[in-house]
Amino acid sequence: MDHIFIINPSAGKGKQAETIAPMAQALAQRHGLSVACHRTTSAQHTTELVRQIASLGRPVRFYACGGDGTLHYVVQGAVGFENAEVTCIPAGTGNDFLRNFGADSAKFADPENLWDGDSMELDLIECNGRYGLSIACFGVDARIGRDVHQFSKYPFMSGIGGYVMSALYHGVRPIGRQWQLVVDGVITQGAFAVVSVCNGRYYGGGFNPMPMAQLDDGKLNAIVVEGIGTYRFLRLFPKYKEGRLEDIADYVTLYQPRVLELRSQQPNVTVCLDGESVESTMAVVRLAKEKLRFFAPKGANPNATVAVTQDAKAYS
Ligand SMILES: Nc1ncnc2c1ncn2[C@@H]1O[C@H](COP(=O)(O)OP(=O)(O)OP(=O)(O)O)[C@@H](O)[C@H]1O
Repeated sequence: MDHIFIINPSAGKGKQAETIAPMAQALAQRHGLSVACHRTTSAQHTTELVRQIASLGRPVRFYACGGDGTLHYVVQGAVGFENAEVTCIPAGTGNDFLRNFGADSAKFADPENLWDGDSMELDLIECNGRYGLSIACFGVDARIGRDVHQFSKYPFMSGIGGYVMSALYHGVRPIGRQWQLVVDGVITQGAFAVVSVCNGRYYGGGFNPMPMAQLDDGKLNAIVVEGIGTYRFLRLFPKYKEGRLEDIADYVTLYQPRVLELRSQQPNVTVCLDGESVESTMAVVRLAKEKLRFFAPKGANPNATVAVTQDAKAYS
């Protein structure tokens, strides 16, 4: 088994990434493992390198060292290779994906807990030809996520501060967008504030809008918030963040879609997958046929924080 550490030197503020290579070398010496570290230069480089190594066919464990974006690009390269497994060592700003593991998320920081950890198969979102592990979102939340780095790049600004500034910036602008929403063939035309499709439960620095979403149940959970004004948005925002769906029921519709599509006349759909954004006129989201082979500290559960707050009647 090869152990390949993919290090994104630009994740977080770059400081944690510096500690990865010494940890990996120590791991190799302690256990006599085949270990290599690669500092990648771009997202594309990350995906291509992972794909190249996986295609050698040797059993390999990839350690995505960075934030959710780094994990996202490692996943793009590893999906489809039976010999490849993926994990994440947190060195990013939010590292929302690891929150799914609850208290065990802290164990991911030390590769000593990972190299012989448990394997598991996780569901994946497929969206416009990309794979997502956690959440695909398209509304004001996507625009907030897209612009976080504009605010958090300043040395005096924390990662969370960047999210708050971006939320305030977008909260005072028109929130609803005119789209056509198609859920399993049923068309709705209107203004939408948020359309989020969840496989996992966390994004945006701790937002947990669908606390019942499970990473390995073969289902996607979607939440659609109608176009609302600034005042209502600011009032609902904390409830949406905490997944208090009963408190925002008048403004949201829940689905468990096989296929969800958004269409627009203009390129005003921000397609944000695991925090990585592109602008488009449309989005097509479904559960991917492929699964992700993930590995985690022994005993860690990707559904550790699932809360069953809704019954099936909540879904359209
Ligand atoms: N070598 C690289 N590998 C992967 N991504 C890279 C690389 N270099 C630059 N990037 C870009 O770096 C950005 C930030 O990376 P990442 O998302 O991992 O860290 P973060 O934003 O600090 O953490 P989080 O997303 O968990 O808040 C990504 O959006 C990605 O496009």
